[in-house]
Amino acid sequence: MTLQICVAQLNFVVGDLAGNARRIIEAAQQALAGGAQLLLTPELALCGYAAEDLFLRPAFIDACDDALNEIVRASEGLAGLTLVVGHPARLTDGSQASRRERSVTVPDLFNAASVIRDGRIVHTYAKRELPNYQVFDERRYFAPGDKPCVFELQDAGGQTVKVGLLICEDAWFDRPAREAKAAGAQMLAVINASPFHAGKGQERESTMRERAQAVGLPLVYAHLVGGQDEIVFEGRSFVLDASGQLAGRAISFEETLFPIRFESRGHSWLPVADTDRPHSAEADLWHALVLGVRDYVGKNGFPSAVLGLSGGIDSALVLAIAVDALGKDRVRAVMMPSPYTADISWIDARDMAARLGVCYDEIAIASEFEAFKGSLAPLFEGRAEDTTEENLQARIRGTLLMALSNKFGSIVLTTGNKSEMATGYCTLYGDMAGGFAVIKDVVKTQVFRLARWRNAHDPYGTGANPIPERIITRPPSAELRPDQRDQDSLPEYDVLDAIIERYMENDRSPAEIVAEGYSQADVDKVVRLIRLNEYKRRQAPIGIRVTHRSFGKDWRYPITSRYRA
Ligand SMILES: Nc1ncnc2c1ncn2[C@@H]1O[C@H](COP(=O)(O)OP(=O)(O)OC[C@H]2O[C@@H]([n+]3cccc(C(=O)O)c3)[C@H](O)[C@@H]2O)[C@@H](O)[C@H]1O
Ligand SMILES: Nc1ncnc2c1ncn2[C@@H]1O[C@H](COP(=O)(O)OP(=O)(O)OP(=O)(O)O)[C@@H](O)[C@H]1O
Ligand SMILES: NC(=O)CC[C@H](N)C(=O)O
Repeated sequence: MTLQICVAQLNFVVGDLAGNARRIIEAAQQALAGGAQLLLTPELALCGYAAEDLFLRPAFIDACDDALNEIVRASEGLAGLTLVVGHPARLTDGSQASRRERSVTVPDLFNAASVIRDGRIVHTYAKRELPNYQVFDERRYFAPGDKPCVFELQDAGGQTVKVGLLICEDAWFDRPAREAKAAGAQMLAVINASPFHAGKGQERESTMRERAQAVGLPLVYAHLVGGQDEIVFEGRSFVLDASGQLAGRAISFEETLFPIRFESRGHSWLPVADTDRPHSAEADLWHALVLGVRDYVGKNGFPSAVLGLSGGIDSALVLAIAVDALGKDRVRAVMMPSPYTADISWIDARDMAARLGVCYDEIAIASEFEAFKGSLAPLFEGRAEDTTEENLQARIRGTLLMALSNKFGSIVLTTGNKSEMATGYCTLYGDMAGGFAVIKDVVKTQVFRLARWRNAHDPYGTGANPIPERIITRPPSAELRPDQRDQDSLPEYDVLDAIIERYMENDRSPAEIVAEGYSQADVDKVVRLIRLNEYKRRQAPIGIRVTHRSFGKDWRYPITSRYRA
């Protein structure tokens, strides 16, 4: 006896209710044609994850209900197939009073999944464990469910199978799986929206292994793929057998309908599926950045992207990511030399643009720089040049890039890395001006590693070795004054990044970091810069989260604060 399950590892779009419903119906038709008895869609597939405060709008929930009804109607023509669809569901206790009359902080929704077949909803399960840490805010919108959900299916030979349904965070806790087993489940189906960060894939698989082992049941992990604002979902759905061993894994960072066959062994079920090998850490990171750019640009309707190409490593890396994400014909690079731009910066910028075949322009900014200084000269009389003039150059470039954005509809990709975002080594309304900050969660030492990795690999066939070697080997400089080096004002990048990782990502205290061997002076300087530059980060564009703590939704510090440690 065999049971066939199909995981719809698809890239849903937040708020595209009709489009998402259509994709679920198409996936169901394909799954049925392929012999499946069960189609699993990811968490909140119908409305997309994360719909955030759209969940507070009654009309949005009405529209979700309408889209769900479309799927229910379509299931009449899908005899033999059961669908599990993630969607928001209103509480059924009649407490649908207007939010204006009640406190808006009382959630009146469930994060739910409905089991649908033959034109009706057979069960609706409400997620029991609601994550409220890192990027998650589920308790703002949802009330927790309190019951397990076990539904029955017939396999190809008519044998009954009992499936315990869980939603993402449920499976990171013990109780929901145990109660599903106690209610008769013979396997667990977990539908998910679990954002990518470095190392998350392994963490997820090992947590699910513990879960499967704890209850002695096979577990299907059905996952989302795609970028949504700052978050990327990596796909990589999988299935474990009852001993927690991996029995199959879907491709990462791509859509797929992932088929899993379960063979009956008495009362238990043995999963069989193809297994895709996981990528290296650098490859994962690269794919996450590419998907993040592709989906942000694509889902927000930009025809193309533009960026300032300086001959330095950050803009070089962003250009390579953008070309992998969008193709060379949708990316434009602009070199904007100032009086401090070294010859090698021009040469390397031209070289890189030619290697990738992107549209490349040069706009000298010396005359604008002189004009600004001339206008300010009477007011600045008697004052020495300082960062004011450095920032003017960055702001002229920002203005030119935004003009190109306005004229051609291209989004400006900013190029600041996490080390710069941490320390404020960037200019407001200058190099921070733009729509999407591609590498804002990638520290500088990782920028170098990624550049080397990309030169050695060509994952999207856009050309090997796109970054001229000298861009990687020359000392980083903002080129905003003569002979400037980043290390004139910042500690060496390996020290800087280590302190950022400890203080910002892992909440270590300055004393603990010093105890690990970092100098008091370096730690004090970096911590002070991180604290002082909160105001800049609040004005920065969003960018792709690739660590377990980025300067985004999972970093909410006060700007006005007297706390110093
Ligand atoms: N708490 C607060 N709340 C709101 N606004 C606050 C503020 N504190 C200062 N400000 C404002 O911010 C201004 C200072 O910020 P901003 O104008 O950006 O300038 P600032 O941070 O003073 O200078 C930019 C620094 O970034 C370096 N840089 C620039 C460009 C590129 C790169 C690179 O290598 O990538 C490096 C540059 O060498 C310089 O050290 C102040 O004049 C004030 O108006
Ligand atoms: N000459 C230039 N032409 C075009 N864009 C520039 C130029 N100089 C700076 N920029 C833009 O401003 C960003 C900030 O770069 P800056 O040179 O100040 O230091 P950086 O952070 O080391 O970046 P990079 O490594 O790309 O040079 C660059 O990444 C680039 O997008
Ligand atoms: N959507 C969720 O419930 C996700 C929570 C979970 N721990 C994860 O990131 O995998």
